[in-house]
Amino acid sequence: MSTVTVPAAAPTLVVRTVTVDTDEPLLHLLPPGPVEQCASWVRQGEGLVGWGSAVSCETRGPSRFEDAREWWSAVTAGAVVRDEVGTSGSGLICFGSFPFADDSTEPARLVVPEVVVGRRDGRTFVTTITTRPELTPLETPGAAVPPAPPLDVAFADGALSPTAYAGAVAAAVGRITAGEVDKVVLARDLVVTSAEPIDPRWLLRRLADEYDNTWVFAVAGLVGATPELLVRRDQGLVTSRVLAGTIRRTGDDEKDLALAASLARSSKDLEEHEYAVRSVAEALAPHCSSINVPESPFVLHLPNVMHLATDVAAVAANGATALALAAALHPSAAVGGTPTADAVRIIGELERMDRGRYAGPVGWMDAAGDGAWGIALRCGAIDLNDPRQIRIFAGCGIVAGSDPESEVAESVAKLVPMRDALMDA
Ligand SMILES: C=C(O[C@@H]1C=C(C(=O)O)C=C[C@H]1O)C(=O)O
Repeated sequence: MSTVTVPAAAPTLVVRTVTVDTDEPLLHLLPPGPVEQCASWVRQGEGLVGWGSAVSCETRGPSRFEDAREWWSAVTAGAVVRDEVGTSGSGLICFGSFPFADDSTEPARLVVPEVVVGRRDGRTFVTTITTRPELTPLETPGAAVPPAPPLDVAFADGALSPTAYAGAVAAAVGRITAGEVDKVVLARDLVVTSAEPIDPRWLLRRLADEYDNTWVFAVAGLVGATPELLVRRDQGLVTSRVLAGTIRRTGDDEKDLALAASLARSSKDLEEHEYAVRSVAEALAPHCSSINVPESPFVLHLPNVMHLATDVAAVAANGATALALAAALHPSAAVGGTPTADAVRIIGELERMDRGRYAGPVGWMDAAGDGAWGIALRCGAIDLNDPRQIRIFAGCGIVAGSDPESEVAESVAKLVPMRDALMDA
């Protein structure tokens, strides 16, 4: 069953975007405030941050993407927008984050902030969104009070201990060998507690400092730095960055280069990667023209791991919006498996947890159908009822040749960004 929580009569939004003159890093503009009202989609200093909540929506179940579309089209239809900037991310936008599974107990959360600050090609703009009929005076946002680090941080196993996770990987390999599926992505979680409420702004700054090759995101308490772009639509142009196939970094540059070369030749990783790329190309095909899939992947270097990566490009057809494309692509083989439905069923049996919004689409969209949706990886979900707690996640693609111990080590490496971000600098 699906439930949509929208104000009975959605108020008319009055939206204004103007250029502003500030060099302050976007993430430094975010003021302190409720966890659920801190929003970010930032990469290499550009992107969008937002705070406050002009309107929001929660929806559950298999129809969550369709519900979100309906809600967004009602919100945008009734808005009065004066956009003096006219670039990607200016005007009326909303941030959003969707649970991985149809049967998750967690809702998808969409929020239109009261203030959005964006930066594109070095140009900064601010959008104010109000439900009041008169325009409020604009102030250039200034550097906010800096966040404090989490205090007395303690880590505990979530649903599966490392040993139990290794057992789940072995069980998955068994089911692959038995011919049930080709690939299944298995994840595990850690429950982290702090003595004080966790400030998402602390995590965002730490992640952005360390992982500039990623999209640093926050939506309603889900905070992380994902290297994987499910789909971006920019004036109808579609791109997707597909990752699958991973190797841990050693910290020794020379060794890492040799490892990168071996990753690009590893048949296990190339096979795993191929499943993921194919699932993306096939899901885009009905909604796009001129799909371009490079013949072989490149190696994406991150501070903790390296991935095989492929950037798929296409042109949106039939007015397919970024949200519609994300809905069509989710769950890709990078976070589900192959074939999708069987892999998702096995995930439900072996992981013993609700992924919540981990591995679901996270990002933003505008009124014209453009937007960017990443896959929520290398992230954690701050408990909105008790913000002293955060669940952090990592998963690994399992294929016939996977070794349980190596997958445990890979999951540990994938937890590093959030683990480090939770510690004092
Ligand atoms: C599932 C995760 O990562 C995914 C799995 C990968 C793999 O198994 O090689 C690589 C990148 C992501 O597509 C995660 O980080 O939690």
